[in-house]
Order: sequence, then C-alpha cells, then structure tokens
Amino acid sequence: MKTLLQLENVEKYYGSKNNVTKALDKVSFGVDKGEFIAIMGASGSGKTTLLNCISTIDEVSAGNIYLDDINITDIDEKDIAKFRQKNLGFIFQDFNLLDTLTIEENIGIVLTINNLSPEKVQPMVKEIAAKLGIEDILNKYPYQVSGGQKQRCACARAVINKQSLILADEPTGALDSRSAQMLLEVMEDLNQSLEATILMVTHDAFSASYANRILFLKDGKLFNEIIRGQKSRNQFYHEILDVLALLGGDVSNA
Ligand SMILES: Nc1ncnc2c1ncn2[C@@H]1O[C@H](COP(=O)(O)OP(=O)(O)OP(=O)(O)O)[C@@H](O)[C@H]1O
Repeated sequence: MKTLLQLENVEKYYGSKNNVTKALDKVSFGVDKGEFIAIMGASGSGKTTLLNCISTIDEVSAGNIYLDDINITDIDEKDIAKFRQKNLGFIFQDFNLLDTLTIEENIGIVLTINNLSPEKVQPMVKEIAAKLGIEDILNKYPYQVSGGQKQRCACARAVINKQSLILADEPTGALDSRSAQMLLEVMEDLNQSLEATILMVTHDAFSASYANRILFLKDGKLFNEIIRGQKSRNQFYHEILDVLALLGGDVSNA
C-alpha cells in the first residue's frame, strides 16, 4: 500500500524560553492510503496539536510532514488555503455547517469556492448524497434536518472533492450513543467503499474500535500502536481498553 502521510521527527513547542511546553516530541509515523487511523491519549497528550500540525492550522517547531510526497511544512502561507481545500476533508464535533446555505450548498462549498460551475457541482453533490442517503434533504437548511443528517452532510462535504485525507477531531464527542454509532458506520463505509483515508482523534474506546490501527500518545510522544487485523470490533475494543489502562491518566473508557 502506498504511504499517503509521513511524519518525521515532528516537534511542537508552545510558549517562549522560560515557559516552554513540549506538546509533540519527535513524533514519527506513516499512514497508508486507505487506512482508518485513530489517535488516542490522555488530555494534554498532544492529540489536537498533532491534528493541527497535519492540517496546516499550526506550524511544526521541527521535523517534516509529507502528504503525497509534498512537504506540507514548506508550503507558502499564501498557498495553504488552496492546499487544504484540495487535499483535506474535515469532520468536526459540531459539524460546522453554514446556517444560511442549504444542505446541497454546504456539501458543494469546497467546489463552489474553487469556481466550479453549478452544472458540474450539482451531479457531484447528488452522487455523494445518494451514497450517504441524504438526497431527499438537499434543499433544506441545517436547522430543518436532524443531527444524524447533519453528520452525513459533514461527511459528504469532507469527501466530495476526493480529498486525500479526512481529519476528524472528536467527531462523536457531542453525540448520543446511537448517533455516534451511526456516524462511525458512515465513516467506516467511506473508508471501505470510497477508500477514504481517515485520521480521527478520539478519547473514546468505542469510536476508536472502528479504526484499523490506533496510535497512542503520551506526553507528546508515541507510546504504543495496535492494529485491528482480523480481530472482531469487540475484541479490538477490549484490546484498546487494556492499552488505556496501561497508559493511565484520564482517558475515558466510555
Ligand atoms: N496554544 C497553546 N499554547 C500553549 N500551550 C498549549 C497550546 N495548545 C496546547 N498547549 C499545550 O500542549 C499540550 C498538548 O495539548 P493538546 O491540546 O494537543 O492535547 P490533547 O491531547 O488534544 O488534549 P485534550 O484531549 O484535552 O483536547 C498540553 O500541555 C497543552 O496545555
């Protein structure tokens, strides 16, 4: 499998000389195209910092991050927004849909802001909406649809431009357990049927059990890695709980 994302000795420091926090400490790992990876670790272990560095929202202090062989730590400030739109899809906890746009417009926004004509955008939106079972609500506004439908809209938006990497930060954090399971099933489907590569930060062992591989961070360092392989999701879930027990800290076992 081709390596899509490669981190080499990534370091991130916050603060200045007398008050430095080392949020990431020589973190190195690779992600193959088509993998579904979860990042776990206690509060303050560096998960969000890692995601922010990969998503170019934050700059690394040292080290390199390659996406499809492009060193994203070298991208010029003026080209960053374009890079994100083209290559990265985001699924946030609160979905970040724009209230004044319809579901159809929300899904197609990345294409529209890149000046793709409505004639081209519409069939692309319809295709992904049909795949996610939300083709009936395309003319509605976010306030007119259910939480589950909003999730699907956010997922559709994250993959419509065939973005090479989907980044999800605690996507199930604000959901009840039924909605969380539905979202995870959609993400699993995007991973399996569209071969979307997903990197998801989560506190939650149940959510993480949907991934193929889990990286555990402790104090900004990679602590451990486990692979699902042929294990059932339930077996994997229990393996995750074992690692979390070893890790200690305040990682939730919800
Ligand atoms: N902007 C910042 N300025 C200073 N320190 C920061 C900043 N952002 C994060 N940190 C520190 O960096 C470390 C890693 O934080 P980070 O938010 O990445 O952890 P996390 O694993 O995502 O935590 P949580 O699960 O609570 O969201 C922590 O010690 C945190 O206090």
